[in-house]
Amino acid sequence: MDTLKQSSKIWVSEVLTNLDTMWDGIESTITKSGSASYLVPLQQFIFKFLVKCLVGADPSSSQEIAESGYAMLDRWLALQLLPTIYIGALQPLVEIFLHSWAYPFFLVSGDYKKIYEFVEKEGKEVLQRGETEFGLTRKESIHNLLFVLGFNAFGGFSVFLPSLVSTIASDTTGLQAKLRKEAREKGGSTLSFDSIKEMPLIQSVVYETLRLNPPVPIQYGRARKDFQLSSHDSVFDIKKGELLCGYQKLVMKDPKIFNEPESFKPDRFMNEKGLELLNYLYWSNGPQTGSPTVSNKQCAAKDYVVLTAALFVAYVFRRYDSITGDSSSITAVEKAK
Ligand code: HEM
Repeated sequence: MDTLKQSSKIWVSEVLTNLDTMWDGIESTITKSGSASYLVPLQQFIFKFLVKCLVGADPSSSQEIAESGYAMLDRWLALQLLPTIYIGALQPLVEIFLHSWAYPFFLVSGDYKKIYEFVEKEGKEVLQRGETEFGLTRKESIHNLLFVLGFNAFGGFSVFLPSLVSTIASDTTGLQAKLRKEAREKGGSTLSFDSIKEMPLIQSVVYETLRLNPPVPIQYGRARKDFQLSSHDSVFDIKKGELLCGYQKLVMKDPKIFNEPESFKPDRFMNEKGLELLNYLYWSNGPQTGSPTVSNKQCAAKDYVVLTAALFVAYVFRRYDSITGDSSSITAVEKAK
């Protein structure tokens, strides 16, 4: 939370500068090849702005990190996530051969070491804060920072932003015209976190995407004490030490709470009634109306994630009249007239 707070001064400008680079690249690829796969440019964008914000370092101070830092994190993430990722084919072989053990660290230790050394060399200020303000050793600071950077932040955005781009780029219902109108008429001439507060439809689209495609859908927790857990119509006795699992995809499609829960409704979270539904939006491992604290395990960046995604959408519709694409490519962009 301290690192996020420190980075708040540069967060928006880093997001916007790196969005310029990303969309310049996508445009020139479309001109050359007719379409552009956006997954790599998106990950490069995410990596660059996060390293600047969380580590306080410029990835381009190391050519190798600038070019391949994102791919190093991908490999490190894949190794940790493979045992948990749903693979729909070849059961029970997947359970026996892929999901039954943790994979050895040596497979990615070379990548991890390179990023570790980069943070050690370039992230002096944040590491110093870890030592003086929080009593961490230098090693502890680096490992913790790498986990937040690579797993929480880079991992989370790498899953979430493609689903947001895909939802918007493939829309054929006229949503883009409404987003464009809001992005241009509201929020002042320069985009900031405050601009987003004036863009309720863009915020609602971000919330609705998180509702239907929660990037981290499963949470586990062990009961710290005996308690009763209530649903709409039952009460369960939970004993201290029992392992509980929450599955967000089920929770956020509760038909008693959400009207037509399976449909994407861009304006679902607008106006008084819609904003009440934020009490039931759980993508961050807690309600959107709650706050992360040291005792509740809710995503520390709960508000940053929503604001950054909204900023992304507002940026796109200030730059373009429309974008066309699917879950991996942008096939056309129409520049703002
Ligand atoms: C789209 C992006 C993100 C998503 C979907 C996401 C989602 C989540 C979820 C579901 C949890 C709870 C995990 C669990 O306990 O099982 C969590 C925890 C956490 N997230 Fe995020 N997150 C995102 C971005 C970020 C960013 C940018 C940061 C920080 C820079 C961050 C920092 C954290 C931290 C530190 C925790 C652990 C909180 C604790 O255990 O007390 N997250 N996140």
